[in-house]
Amino acid sequence: MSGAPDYGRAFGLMRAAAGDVWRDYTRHAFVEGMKDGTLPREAFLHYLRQDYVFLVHFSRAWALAVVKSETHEEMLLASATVNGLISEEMKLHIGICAEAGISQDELFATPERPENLAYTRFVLEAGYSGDLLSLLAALAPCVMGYGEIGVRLSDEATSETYRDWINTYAGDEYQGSVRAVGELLDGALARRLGDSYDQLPRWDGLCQTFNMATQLEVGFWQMGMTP
Ligand SMILES: Cc1ncc(C[n+]2csc(CCO)c2C)c(N)n1
Repeated sequence: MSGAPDYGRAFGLMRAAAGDVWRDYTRHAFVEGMKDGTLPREAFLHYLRQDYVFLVHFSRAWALAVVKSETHEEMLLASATVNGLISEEMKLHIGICAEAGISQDELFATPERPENLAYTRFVLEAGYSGDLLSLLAALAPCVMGYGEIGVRLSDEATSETYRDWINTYAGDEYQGSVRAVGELLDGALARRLGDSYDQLPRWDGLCQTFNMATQLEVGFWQMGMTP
C-alpha cells in the first residue's frame, strides 16, 4: 500500500501474504475511533488496562527472544526491546490510567480477557516450541502494525482526544525501534535460511504464524470495543 512506512523486506512479504487480514487489523473500527475521537473513553481505558496485562506477557516473549538469539547483535536488540517495553511503554499505560483515576493496584489486578490470553500465549508458544524465526513471525504484527497505525493516524487524525497514544507510536523513538525489529527479522532469516528464504517450505509456516498473530490483533481490538 502506498504511503506505508518501510520496515524491511521480510515484513513486506509477510504483510502482503496476510492480505485482507492486515487491513482488518490496521483499519479496525477501534483505530478509526481513535482517529476521529469517537471511540468512547470507557472503551479506551478498558483497552489500556487489558493492554497493560498484554505487555507483561509480551515482555516475557521478548525475553524469550534473548534466549533464542544466536548472535550478540540479536541478543542486544531483543534485550533492548525488553527494556523499552518495561521501562517506557508500560509507563505510558500506568500514566494514562493514573490520570483517569485508575490506581496501579487496580491496574495490576485487571482480570485477563480470553482474547488477550489467546494472543500472548500463542506468541509465547511459538517461541517455546520454535526458533527465533517462529517467535519473530508471531511478534512482528504487533510491532510493525502499531508502527503503521501510529504514522497514519498522526497524518489523518481529526481529533486531539487520543493524541498522546498516537504520538507515542508515531514518534521517532518508536519508529526507530520498529525499523530495528525489521532489520532483526531480515538478518535472522538470512542467517538461518539464506537470502532466498521465501522460496523454502519453511516460509509458508512463518507466514501462517504472522497471519494468526494478525488475526489475534483484530480480536484484541474487538475485545477493546466491548468493555
Ligand atoms: C495488543 C497490542 N498490540 C501491539 C502493541 C504494541 N506493542 C506491544 S509490545 C511492542 C514491542 C515493543 O516495542 C509493541 C510495539 C500493544 N501495545 N498492544
